[in-house]
Amino acid sequence: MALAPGGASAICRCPHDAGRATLVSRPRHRHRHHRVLASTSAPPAIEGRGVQLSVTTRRGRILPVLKDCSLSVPPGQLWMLLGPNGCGKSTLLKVLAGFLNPSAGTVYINKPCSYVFQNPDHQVVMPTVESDVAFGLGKLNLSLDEVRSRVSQSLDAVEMLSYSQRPIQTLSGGQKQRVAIAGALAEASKVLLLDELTTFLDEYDQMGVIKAVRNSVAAGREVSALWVTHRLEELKFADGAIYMEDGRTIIQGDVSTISKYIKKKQARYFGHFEL
Ligand SMILES: Nc1ncnc2c1ncn2[C@@H]1O[C@H](COP(=O)(O)OP(=O)(O)OP(=O)(O)O)[C@@H](O)[C@H]1O
Repeated sequence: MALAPGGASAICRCPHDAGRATLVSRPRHRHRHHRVLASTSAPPAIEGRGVQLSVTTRRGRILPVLKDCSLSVPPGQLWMLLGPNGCGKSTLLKVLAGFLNPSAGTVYINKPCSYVFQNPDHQVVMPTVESDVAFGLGKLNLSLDEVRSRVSQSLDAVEMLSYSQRPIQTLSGGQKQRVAIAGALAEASKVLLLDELTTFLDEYDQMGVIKAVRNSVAAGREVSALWVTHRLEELKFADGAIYMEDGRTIIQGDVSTISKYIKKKQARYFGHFEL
């Protein structure tokens, strides 16, 4: 097979230093309505405490985007991050990835960590499936056998092994997302930060990507994932969830608790429109 590992990753590697703890600044007090329901004895794979972030608009106004965000994702689990449009989900994911510096709060994340973008065309760079997955391995100084083994195991995990020789441009959006996830797995990523992966996908591709992420987080792989989504129906595939509103994490916990919480809110909201 023609594998050509390159010098950089096709998916985006989080820029934090290696190691699991990155102290950004002192934690601030928690929002009084925030409830952390998850409990586990293992140290979290992803953790944020009192995270705040403001941006300066083009008119020079300081706009608080993240006002108080705290979350904790246990290792080896898939968690979802939900909330209304513009509440700050993608911004929080970028802070966790280290792409944006918070103005206050602490962020901890297991390394290596990879960020997979919403648009599948923004993250596949090589001409064939297998060369794309191998691309990020160039910097790791691996033997060709090791590269082959990592590429085939990662493609197998996302059920794309039979597509190894396929030209990238012949893949669907969901298949490209799965190739990007395989790239992250090949690099032995411990954390996947996934930004609205299924927004542009039909139901068939959506299920393929969900399955690929679930397989990636399967027992023994030691991979954790945080997935930003709008789709409430995806919640049932998660191990836990976090709900945000207006720059704040409001509640986090098991899927049924969060699902009930969101549905209750929706019922109250739509109740206002009943004639
Ligand atoms: N650099 C910036 N300048 C001005 N406003 C910003 C900037 N970055 C984020 N915002 C604003 O902050 C808010 C949160 O944005 P973000 O994209 O994180 O929300 P989101 O919950 O992911 O939204 P969506 O669900 O629509 O994708 C939005 O109102 C957005 O317009």
